[in-house]
Amino acid sequence: MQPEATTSAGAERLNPLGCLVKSTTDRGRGVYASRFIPRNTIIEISPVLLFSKKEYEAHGKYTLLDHYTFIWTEGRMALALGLGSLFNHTDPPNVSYIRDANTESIKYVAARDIEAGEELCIFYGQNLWFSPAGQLPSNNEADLDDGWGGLSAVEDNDGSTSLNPSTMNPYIEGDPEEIIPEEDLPFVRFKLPPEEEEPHTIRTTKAWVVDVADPRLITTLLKWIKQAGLEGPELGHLKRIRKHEGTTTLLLSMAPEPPQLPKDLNLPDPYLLSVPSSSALTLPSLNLKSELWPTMYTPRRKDEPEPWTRHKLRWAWDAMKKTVDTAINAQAENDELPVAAHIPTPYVFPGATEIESSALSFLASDTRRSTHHPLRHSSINAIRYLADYRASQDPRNDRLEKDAASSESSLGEPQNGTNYLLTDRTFFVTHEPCIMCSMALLHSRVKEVVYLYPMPLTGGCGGSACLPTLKGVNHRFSIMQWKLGSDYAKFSNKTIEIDAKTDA
Ligand SMILES: C[S@@+](CC[C@H](N)C(=O)[O-])C[C@H]1O[C@@H](n2cnc3c(N)ncnc32)[C@H](O)[C@@H]1O
Repeated sequence: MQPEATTSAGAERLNPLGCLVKSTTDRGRGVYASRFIPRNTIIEISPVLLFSKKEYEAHGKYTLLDHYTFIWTEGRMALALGLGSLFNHTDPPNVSYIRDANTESIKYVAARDIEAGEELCIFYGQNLWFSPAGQLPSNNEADLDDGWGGLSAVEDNDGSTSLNPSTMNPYIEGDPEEIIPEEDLPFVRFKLPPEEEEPHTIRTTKAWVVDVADPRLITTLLKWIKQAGLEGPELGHLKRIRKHEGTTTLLLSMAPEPPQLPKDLNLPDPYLLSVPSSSALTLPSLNLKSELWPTMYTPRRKDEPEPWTRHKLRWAWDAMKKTVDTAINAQAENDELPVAAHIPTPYVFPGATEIESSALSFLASDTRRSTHHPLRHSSINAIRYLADYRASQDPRNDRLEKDAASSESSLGEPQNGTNYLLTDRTFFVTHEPCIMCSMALLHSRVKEVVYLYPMPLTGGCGGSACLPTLKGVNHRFSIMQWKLGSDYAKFSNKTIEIDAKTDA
């Protein structure tokens, strides 16, 4: 039993996780949890100060720093800044640490669930230079230095060792650029049916056309169409001329009234005809639509499944883990439903240096209970956070206020497309989004949705309905379900399943 620790004055909540530094009677200062910390939570990322071997041998080892430095790479010694140097030793520890040579930092991660008030301790190794308080000193001759200055509890950034292999990112090890075969992916991709249109679903509209018996008049008529301003974009998905059973017909306009044709050409009266109201996305649709009127063919990019590298899976796993942890925390700390959504910073290839500065990540839990608001689902909350952030960054908001004050707006309407919130973004969510949330995702033009728990009774991504496959919707997104129960789905030892009838 360790003696009671006292909090240093002004040392409260020293990092974003609210860790405290307290003084103990037998081991100096230590780091303490001020609240429950679930396993695998990142507690602290400490940058390190590096000393060359020469510098350490000549000076460092004769100073107080010797209690704090540890072996880094290439014979250098490292001093962790931030809280990193204040974790005391224990065996077994409740905190593991991961050195990252690339960022010259060390990441401290909860090795198990940690209760509020517990001291956060790491494992220094077997060869201690002090008698550990509260534990018997090790007399075991076989307990040798591990050759790393006793850093055997460290996980290097290549993931070679880990205190907690079962819940660590399983994509850390191995060639980051290797493309993972479809059957080995940690999720199942939903195959959306091709966007073909059946005869009864083709939407049509009425357009004025005229039969032209003398094909030599066509050129004159095309010029006249231009001069008469009948080249509007509403007909851009259709061809102008149809040759059908020996008759040439010209498309004129969609105006309510028939156009006044040049009298000298002696043409018959125009008449209304049903024509497709949009271009054809697939070849079968093209054939069907062209039976009504020759239609433009605008195939979408072929829906080939995107290859996933190990590096990208590493990103996705971390993103899903963060989502799960948020759901667990929301329940543990605020008694919310354990549902969370996450819009991570978009994936970047290894070696890519620039991340779009506007592409921040957004994380939200369900807040229906605390706000007594039935629509505060986690997906809606996450989209709203992003939207609020966008709005706060948009200079037009300031200008609009000023313009409103001067009652003379110089601003036009926002360009079409500029308000899509999730273009090219991957959306992670613990539970399959309900129909309302799926529609919000669709309206936001999300690229793909990845969820962990299917909601067969309420889900809008394949559960009770599949929103992106509905007729008439103007955007499709990919859907992936993480393979529950697989080795790749061990994000936590806590379960976050919710009632199947609940909307997520
Ligand atoms: C990296 S520092 C940890 C922070 C230190 N307690 C302080 O107040 O600055 C390492 C030193 O803490 C003390 N220490 C760490 N763990 C200990 C333990 N289990 N028992 C006794 N002393 C410990 C030892 O003096 C050790 O040299």
